[in-house]
Amino acid sequence: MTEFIGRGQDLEVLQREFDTRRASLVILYGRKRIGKSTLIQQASRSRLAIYFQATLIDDSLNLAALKEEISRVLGEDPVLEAISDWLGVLHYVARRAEQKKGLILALDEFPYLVGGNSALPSVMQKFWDSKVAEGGALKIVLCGSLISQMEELLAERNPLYGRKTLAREILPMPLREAAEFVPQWEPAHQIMLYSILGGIPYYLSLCDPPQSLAENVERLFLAPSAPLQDEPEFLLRSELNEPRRYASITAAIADGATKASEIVARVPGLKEVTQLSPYLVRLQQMRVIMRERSLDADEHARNHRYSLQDPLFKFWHRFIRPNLSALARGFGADVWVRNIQPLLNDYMGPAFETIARDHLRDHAQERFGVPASEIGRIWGSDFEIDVAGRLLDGSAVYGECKWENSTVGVSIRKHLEEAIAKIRYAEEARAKHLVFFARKGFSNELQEVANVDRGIQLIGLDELVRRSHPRPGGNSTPPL
Ligand SMILES: Nc1ncnc2c1ncn2[C@@H]1O[C@H](COP(=O)(O)OP(=O)(O)OP(=O)(O)O)[C@@H](O)[C@H]1O
Repeated sequence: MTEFIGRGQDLEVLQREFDTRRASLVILYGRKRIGKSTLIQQASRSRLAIYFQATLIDDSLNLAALKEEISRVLGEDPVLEAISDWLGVLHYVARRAEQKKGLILALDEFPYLVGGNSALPSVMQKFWDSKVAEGGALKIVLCGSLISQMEELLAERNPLYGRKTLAREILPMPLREAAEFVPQWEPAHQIMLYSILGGIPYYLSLCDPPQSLAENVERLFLAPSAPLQDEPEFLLRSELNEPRRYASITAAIADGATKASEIVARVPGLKEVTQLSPYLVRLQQMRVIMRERSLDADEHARNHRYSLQDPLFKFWHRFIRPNLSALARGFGADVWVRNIQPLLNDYMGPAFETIARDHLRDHAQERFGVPASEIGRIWGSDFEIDVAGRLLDGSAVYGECKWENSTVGVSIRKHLEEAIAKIRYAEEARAKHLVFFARKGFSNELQEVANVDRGIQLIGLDELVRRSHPRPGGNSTPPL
């Protein structure tokens, strides 16, 4: 098993909750493979914990399996064996938690349990309101990947509304944590891997660091029966009721439809934008797609555009979907050489911009001494600013990113200043920071300019993936 990586903040929040003296009802959710179970297990290490993973079987079978797990952790007990309902089991666990002076009960895939027994949220409410757990020894964690159903649990109409003591969505890992799955790789390859798999720990854990990026891509996507060859379709099928409709919508967006009207025109069976809206909302909830507005535009302007957000979906639609027939016939190696490798730098351009924006969102404090209030981009009819935003002190940030094979010179600054002159955004800002991101670093001339001008920051790849401890074995990335 891979060693546990990252998740510092999530762990801290959970452990703080487990340390409180009151009873806890934690709702933890996040898309499939995001690492919820691993996180709960890590957070409850060195504590007494019952971790139960529900499945799609009948309610009575899930309850029986939970009782078995309780017996395994707490020891066999005829009292437990005689209990045949959820409320009884919850009361039993609460009593044992008091005796043991602390116990975590984690019910993973809670929506499966509710699917088999729709009364379960009311049972939990009844249990909670009976104040049996008030002593604070019992910590209940309800966990699930069906995000819509977990959010439903928190909704006002649901019996559990207002009872939770903590609700937390588990998000994809940031680049710096993801890079730790392939610690000996050079930063460019770590960033490329992140732009292909995203921050989903399960996908990252499938990587074999001694192998090259190409070998990993071939094994994960291109070989016959490769584990991620159908992953986006699998995800849609496992989370949603109309996977075909969702798949058509993501395909339309991947193929360049950015406005709702353009998407409707490409998806069979849809006629009106209003019909499309619920699907778009759900896909945004799952962070498969995102809706963006140029920061310069009026908030109510109708110039939003949709794009794929999830890196795996982006990579799959760009390189796997068009080649599925060749892959099925065993031509994975040829697909890599002819159809993927020559286009990877082109793919990385926008992916690198996303990484730059994420970096400023997460690390503005460390760079500028003040957090960011908004980071996005600005576009007009004849220009685009890759990175733009404001910091909490009212200053403005603008940036440009270059995933090119050569160092970046002073002309990049002129180019960015020309674009800034065309916009109205943050005209009143007191200060302006310019930030440049480059794969191959910066010319001496630009470095000298940045040494003198404190309003300019140059960021190389090493800084983006910088980790707290050095890479074991130094730079020993296998060739691409
Ligand atoms: N923090 C982590 N560090 C290292 N590996 C991790 C981490 N989190 C998850 N993984 C890897 O990802 C795999 C999937 O994680 P996990 O089963 O926890 O996800 P999940 O969100 O519960 O998934 P699902 O909803 O599909 O059941 C784990 O088996 C583990 O290999």
